[in-house]
Amino acid sequence: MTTPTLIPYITHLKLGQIPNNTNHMSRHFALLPAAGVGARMGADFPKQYLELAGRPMIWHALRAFETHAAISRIYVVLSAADGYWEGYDWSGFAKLSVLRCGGETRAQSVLNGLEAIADEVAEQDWMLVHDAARPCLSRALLDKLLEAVRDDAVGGILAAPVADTLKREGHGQRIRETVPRQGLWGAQTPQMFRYGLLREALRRAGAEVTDEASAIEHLGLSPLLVESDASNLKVTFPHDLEVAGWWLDRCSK
Ligand SMILES: Nc1ccn([C@@H]2O[C@H](COP(=O)(O)OP(=O)(O)OP(=O)(O)O)[C@@H](O)[C@H]2O)c(=O)n1
Ligand SMILES: C[C@](O)(CO)[C@H](O)COP(=O)(O)O
Repeated sequence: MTTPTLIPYITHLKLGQIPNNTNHMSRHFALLPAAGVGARMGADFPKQYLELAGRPMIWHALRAFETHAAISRIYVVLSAADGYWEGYDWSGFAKLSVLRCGGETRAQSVLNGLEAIADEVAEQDWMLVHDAARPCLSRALLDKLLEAVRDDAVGGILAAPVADTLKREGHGQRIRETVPRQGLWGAQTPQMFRYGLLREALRRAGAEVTDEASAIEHLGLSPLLVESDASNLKVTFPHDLEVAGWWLDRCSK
């Protein structure tokens, strides 16, 4: 059911109007979907628990938000069947709340998490949704997103302009066509939207959208692209883990 106050809000946004009082003391919350199984990684257990620089991979993404003063709380969405989380010491994370409401898809996990915190977050508070599989999020990139989106009426995402020439596959893994890359960006996370708008967008979009911005776009809105870089990679395939380790080592120097 659409929150009545949201319909005029969305209409305003579509007209390019920024409703007033949207930035009064809005807090910032992180939500990390971490209920995946890591099938493409091919490990014996979910990739968010693979060791990276001496810690479970998810530790690094959580740390980026725990150490940032602008973030009020961190919600991590786990599978109800996750038997790994309890095996680690999370006592160093004062802001952390665990939500065992993961869904069949990433979008469902995020929406389940948003529904679960409805009594703790206000409609106009900012949600920063970040993949647990992006362990190298730097303070500089997080600051850049927070600053760029802070007064934005819609919200925005970290993303990187596509550098490679893109090919669409045809039959037998052969090239069917080249896809023009002008104006193409690779979406990353965090993706930063106001709680009420994001929850409504995901309720309407269904479980198959692959990022939060897609759901916002389905409302007819255009999130801001905030330029990121290759350091904010998503650990998806086995070789990505070594690359992530290199970035973490480089950034720790
Ligand atoms: N049902 C799901 C699927 C994914 N995720 C989370 O969404 C993030 C990005 O998803 P992805 O990289 O695809 O992780 P997996 O789904 O685990 O990987 P795969 O698709 O290879 O199984 C990850 O932190 C993952 O844990 C989630 O919370 N719930
Ligand atoms: C959200 C995301 O990281 C943006 O690129 C991506 O869509 C996640 O996709 P996945 O297949 O769930 O990893």
